[in-house]
Amino acid sequence: MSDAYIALADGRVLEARARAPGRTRGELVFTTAYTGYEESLTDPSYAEQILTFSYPLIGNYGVRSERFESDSVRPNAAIARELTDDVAEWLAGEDVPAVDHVDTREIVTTVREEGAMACGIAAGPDATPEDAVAEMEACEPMSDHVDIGAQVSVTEPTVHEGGGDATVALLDCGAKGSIISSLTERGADVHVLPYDATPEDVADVDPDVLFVSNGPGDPENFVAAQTVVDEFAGDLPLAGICLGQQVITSALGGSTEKMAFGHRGVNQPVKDLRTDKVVMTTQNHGYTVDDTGPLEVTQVNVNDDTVEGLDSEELDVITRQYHPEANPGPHDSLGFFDEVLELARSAPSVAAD
Ligand SMILES: NC(=O)CC[C@H](N)C(=O)O
Repeated sequence: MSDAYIALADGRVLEARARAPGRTRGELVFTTAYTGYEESLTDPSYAEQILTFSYPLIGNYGVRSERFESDSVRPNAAIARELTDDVAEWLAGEDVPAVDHVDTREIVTTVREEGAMACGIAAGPDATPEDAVAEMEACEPMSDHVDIGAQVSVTEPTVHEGGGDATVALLDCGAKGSIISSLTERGADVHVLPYDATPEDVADVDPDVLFVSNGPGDPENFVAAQTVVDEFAGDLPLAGICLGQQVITSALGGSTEKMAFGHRGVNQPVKDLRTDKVVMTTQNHGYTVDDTGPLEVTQVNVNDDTVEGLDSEELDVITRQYHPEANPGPHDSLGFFDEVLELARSAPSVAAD
């Protein structure tokens, strides 16, 4: 007898083993990363999703809070072929349902063929298949989570000092901790502002660059962040990672669209169109830039040609769809933060202030 069930929107109900009990729902996605489960499970961009690990054994090097990207577990549930006791106890302690002993290859192939989909989980001694189906049926599309930023953002401005070489206003739409530390380690002071900060809040910081973070859900729902970008475009350098790239593009007149199943993993090849070099990157996104507006494409994904990097010399904009801060994943793109801070320190718009 199983004590956990996974209901998929295509009608299937999979049997599994409960590792952390509970009932929940979310958009079913998968990551192909083979390490970095602590970072992924604390990445705020996974809010309202159920994260399936395609790598079969998750938890084999323990759980250390030094590797967390935020202060709590962010996906609504986790699925793996085998979860160690360490991870199961961590997730149970955080009230995040987790299940294993399920054919994750079947889940990954289903999501690849049919796209990210609604999913319900029921795990624990009394769980029934009907419970999982009821959860799945109550699952809202990602774009209906219109205020998802409120789940993941700071509520008050906070400052991380890095030496004061540059001042960054970081719009926190669900920022990973290592984006902040990548900036402070390079000498910048980072003023983290709530996702719904106003242009006045940003002006109060008197920043050298406006940086829009990663974050969960549909970028078109981050209306306040788009307003702020629109207000400062041309006056202040703009930088963004992942959701940040999407928000900046939309605010400047471009657009985004939902992908079938997105990119989540640590070995996504990205080609820089100016140098012809390919680097391996960390990714976690389900939306992509469709129309780039006034921005120029500088980098593309080698697998599917989607936009990975944008810039505008005229507007002093530089963005990435992938995660240069890594955590988890390859460190090949950390130079992005040097480029951002160089732009912040040298932008004529700032020098003219
Ligand atoms: N990591 C992110 O910032 C993700 C951005 C956006 N929520 C997406 O899924 O595309």
